[in-house]
Amino acid sequence: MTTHPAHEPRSEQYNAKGNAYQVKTFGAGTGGIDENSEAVEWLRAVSQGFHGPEPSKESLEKDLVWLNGEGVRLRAVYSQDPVPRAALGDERPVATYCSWNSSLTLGADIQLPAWLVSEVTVRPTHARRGILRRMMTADLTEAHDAGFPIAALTASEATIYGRFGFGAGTFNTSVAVAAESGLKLKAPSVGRVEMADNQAVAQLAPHVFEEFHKLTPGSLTRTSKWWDYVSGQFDWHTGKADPEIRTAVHYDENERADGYVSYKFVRGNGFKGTLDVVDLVSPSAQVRIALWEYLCGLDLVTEVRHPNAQMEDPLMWGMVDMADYEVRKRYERLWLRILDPVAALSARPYRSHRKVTVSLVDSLGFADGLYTIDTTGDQPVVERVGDRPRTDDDAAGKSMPRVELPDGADVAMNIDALGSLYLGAVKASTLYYAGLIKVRDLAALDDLQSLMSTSDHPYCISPF
Ligand SMILES: CC(=O)SCCNC(=O)CCNC(=O)[C@H](O)C(C)(C)COP(=O)(O)OP(=O)(O)OC[C@H]1O[C@@H](n2cnc3c(N)ncnc32)[C@H](O)[C@@H]1OP(=O)(O)O
Repeated sequence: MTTHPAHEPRSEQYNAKGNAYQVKTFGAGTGGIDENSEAVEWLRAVSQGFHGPEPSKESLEKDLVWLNGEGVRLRAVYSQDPVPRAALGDERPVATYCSWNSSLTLGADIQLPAWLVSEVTVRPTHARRGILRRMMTADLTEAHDAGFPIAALTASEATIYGRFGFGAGTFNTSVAVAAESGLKLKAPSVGRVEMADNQAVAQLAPHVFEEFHKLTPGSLTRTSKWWDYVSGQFDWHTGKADPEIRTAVHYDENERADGYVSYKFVRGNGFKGTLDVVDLVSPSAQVRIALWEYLCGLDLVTEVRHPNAQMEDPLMWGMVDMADYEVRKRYERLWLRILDPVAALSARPYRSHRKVTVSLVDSLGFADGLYTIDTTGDQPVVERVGDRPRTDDDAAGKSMPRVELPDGADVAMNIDALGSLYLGAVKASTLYYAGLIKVRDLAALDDLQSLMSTSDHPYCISPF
């Protein structure tokens, strides 16, 4: 077995609330199941933590390939206390966590290195003993020390990650579009769509996605496991191929493939049913509309549902009857954690010329301090200009200390609020009205709002 060069296996012992634990950090090697027993037990624990099935052999083998390929850093916590008869053995971690390197798109052809966190589980019998806090603090410290300006995750519950400095940074919607009589559009659609061969789409999809990723603010890179999944070659939940998935490809006027969709038909009573979109990808909103037109035009389809649609969807505005576009749910897709405000804020595009001094409160310390963002010149200049005065909450070690506006600052906020403003998912005034931003006066709020506003809503289509 060859371990990924990104990993030096590490291990430490500690006690929490009278229980003995061992924390290990390691990677998946190039070998298969027999050579990767720790990673295999880690994968089993993850599936158990999210109430998934026992992973099949094939699923474990495939997971080991992507864990190794992406250089995923695995963390596992093991109980060191005696195991009672019939309980899970001590080789099965009681907690899991992992992270890997990606990039986040901030604007057309502007990418920022991003540290992705996933597969966080703590066995309920070991919960609320600070295991998550310990793993998260160690991992974010590693990310910060390695120079990553931002970390990101997709959360199971919106209440967990604010205390670690993550703010909801992009939103998606789950939508249903009536399809009984096709999709009537106000403007003619572009190009043409053909039903496709799933295996060919598995080859094509990474290239189409790459174009989407290059141009779309909020996009993160995808791991290699996506392409088998979206083309029906392998479903990680069932551990086998999914023959119900169908695919179609969009072509421009030069026969160049510039978009694809994969979908499943869900039969109702009789022959009719609904279509569920699995993946719908193109860098062009017009091509995405053309793919919707194809789906809604399929015979026997009463409704097309997409769980990963964009917040302000051009499709709805392009429809003759926008009431046929129903938003069933709106949810936070990406949670963003700024680790280095100077690097993160220097990299993003700005549309207005302002200068604002921001006080950032960060209980983990990475981003805490006073910063100036100055876009009045040719290039944005972001500098750390000083420390933030300590408060009683800081002294008490609160994970979400109260935000105060110190002398010399125009605005003040917790670091999670900056994560929400970063890609323009929310206006600064909305967070101010929610009591999450303190301002010197309304002119300072207006400056912050102009500074952070973006031309498009961010759109991430790659949950992880
Ligand atoms: C990125 C992802 O992978 S998202 C998936 C998260 N995982 C899951 O939802 C699986 C089921 N749940 C679990 O495995 C666990 O309950 C976890 C991971 C959510 C929490 O793990 P624990 O070890 O119990 O958390 P820990 O004891 O370290 O608590 C850390 C802090 O989070 C808080 N917290 C923990 N769980 C929750 C929760 N579900 N909702 C709100 N707050 C929570 C604690 O109160 C504590 O706050 P404090 O430090 O400010 O006092």
